[in-house]
This record gives sequence, C-alpha cells and structure tokens, in this order.
Amino acid sequence: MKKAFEQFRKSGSLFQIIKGPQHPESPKLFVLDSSFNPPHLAHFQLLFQTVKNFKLTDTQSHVLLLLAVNNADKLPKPASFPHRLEMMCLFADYLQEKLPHSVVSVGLTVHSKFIDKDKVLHEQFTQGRNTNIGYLVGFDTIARIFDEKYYHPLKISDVMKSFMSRGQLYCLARGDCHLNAESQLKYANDILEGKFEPVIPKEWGSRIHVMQNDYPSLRNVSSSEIRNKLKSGQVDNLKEELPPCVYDYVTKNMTIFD
Ligand SMILES: Nc1ncnc2c1ncn2[C@@H]1O[C@H](COP(=O)(O)OP(=O)(O)OP(=O)(O)O)[C@@H](O)[C@H]1O
Ligand SMILES: NC(=O)c1ccc[n+]([C@@H]2O[C@H](COP(=O)(O)O)[C@@H](O)[C@H]2O)c1
Repeated sequence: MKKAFEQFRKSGSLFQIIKGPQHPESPKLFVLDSSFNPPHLAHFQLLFQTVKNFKLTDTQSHVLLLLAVNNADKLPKPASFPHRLEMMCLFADYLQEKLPHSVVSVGLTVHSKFIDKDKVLHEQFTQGRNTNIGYLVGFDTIARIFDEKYYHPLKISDVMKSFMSRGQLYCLARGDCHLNAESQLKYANDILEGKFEPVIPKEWGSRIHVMQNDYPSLRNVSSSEIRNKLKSGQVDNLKEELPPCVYDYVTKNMTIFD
C-alpha cells in the first residue's frame, strides 16, 4: 500500500481507484468519505442502512470508500496513509461480503471539501452515463458541510449550488453530537421549511436524508474513542465496535496509533 500511496502522491492526479473496478457501470454511487483511522461498525451501519434504504431497485450499486490525503481540519496522524489504505481494503472485503449486490471500491483524492470531491467524481463516473452520486455522512459532518467558514468569502447558496442540485446526502444521526436525536432527525424538514434561509436554500432539504442508527450501541462509536481504547489496552471492548478483520489488524499493529 505504501507504493500505491506514493504513486498517487507523485502522479498529480486528483482521484484514483486503488482497489476494485476502475469503471463500474452502476447508476448509483454511494461515497463514504472518511479518515478511516480506523474504519468501524458505525461506518458500516451508515453504509448498510443507506444502501438498504436508497439503492435503486434491480440495479447494482457502487460503494466507494474515499480517503482524502488532505483533510479539511485534521493532520495526517496517528495512523499513516498506507496503514489506513490497508484497513480500508480489509473493510472493503468485509462490506463486499455483506452487500453482495453492490460493487465496492477504494479510492484516494487530494480534495478535502465535498464540493471539490464531487466535481472530480462526476468527471470520473457520470460522463455519458446517468449516475447519481450520494454522499454518506454522520450528522457532525453535515453541520460542517454547511459551515460558512469553509467557503469564506463566498456564499454557501452560490458555492454549493451545483453540488446540492445533483447529489444526495445520506446522514446517520450520532449520539455524541451538539443536537439531540430528535433535532437531527427533523433537520431536513427544518431546511424544507426555510428555517436556515438565506444561508441554506429550503429546496435543498429534499436532498438530505437523516436516519436513526438501528443499533443504539453504535451511536456513540468513533475512531478517536477506539484509538483511546487501544492506547489504554481496553481491546476486548473493541470487538463490538470493529469488523473482525479490522479488529485483528489493529490489535496486531497497535503501534500505528502511537
Ligand atoms: N457513530 C457514528 N454515527 C454516525 N456517523 C458516524 C459515526 N462515526 C462516524 N460517522 C461518520 O462517518 C464519516 C466518516 O467518519 P470519520 O472518519 O470522521 O470518523 P469518526 O469516527 O468521527 O473519526 P474521529 O473520531 O477520528 O473524528 C463522518 O461523516 C462521520 O460523521
Ligand atoms: N466543508 C466540507 O466539505 C468539509 C468539512 C469538514 C470535513 N470535510 C471532509 O470530510 C471528511 C471526514 O472528515 P473528518 O475525518 O474530519 O470527520 C474529510 O475528507 C474532510 O476533509 C469536508
């Protein structure tokens, strides 16, 4: 994975598939953009519930696990990018088994903001086809996508116009969030009712789909909490929070999070 990562870095490309088919013909692309530091079962649940509820009938979906080598806020640590790619590939195999009617791939991008990732993915996957792209996020990330500080001095209603007019945002409510579950679940409706006008145009509410996590025990799971448990040696508790393949990887390679 170190080689694949270095090649991407040197290539000057904006996006590259590292694992899986280069040009899947699916009409629906689901993108999980994450730091994968490490990937965990709340990420799995976000993917599983979205594909189950929003896939197009009788067609194969394409699930893309996307790692940005430049994060909007976080430094590239503690796990190095090659280690994260290893964990993403294990997670992709696990997903492929659980979602047999989807094709799963792993990709890298240089872009940190969703509006920029979206431009690149449209060029890559929708040319001459009618592919619909949906982005899978937790509620904290929705709040960050609509935070004006990332676009200053431009207005959100202008800068996000094409992103919000063609894509969908599939969102899983989180326990460890600034809003309670009830407020998270009515967020799309609040937008539709114009509560955040003029910053967020009300018609965008129809493109946002907020779900409750079917498993209450996963609502507070996060990569940082998992890293903390690893550091303090609470590894047994992690079996309920990580796919078995990722659990094996992190417990055999504990130093990657130092
Ligand atoms: N428990 C969860 N419930 C719902 N969404 C989640 C959960 N954990 C992560 N996500 C979402 O998955 C996406 C990618 O996650 P990210 O890599 O930021 O994971 P994280 O667990 O929040 O990481 P960290 O703790 O390092 O910040 C984000 O949009 C995030 O909101
Ligand atoms: N405004 C935006 O588009 C925006 C804001 C915050 C995070 N992100 C991206 O979301 C992804 C997940 O971020 P975190 O790992 O920080 O939760 C990263 O690729 C990050 O760069 C995008």
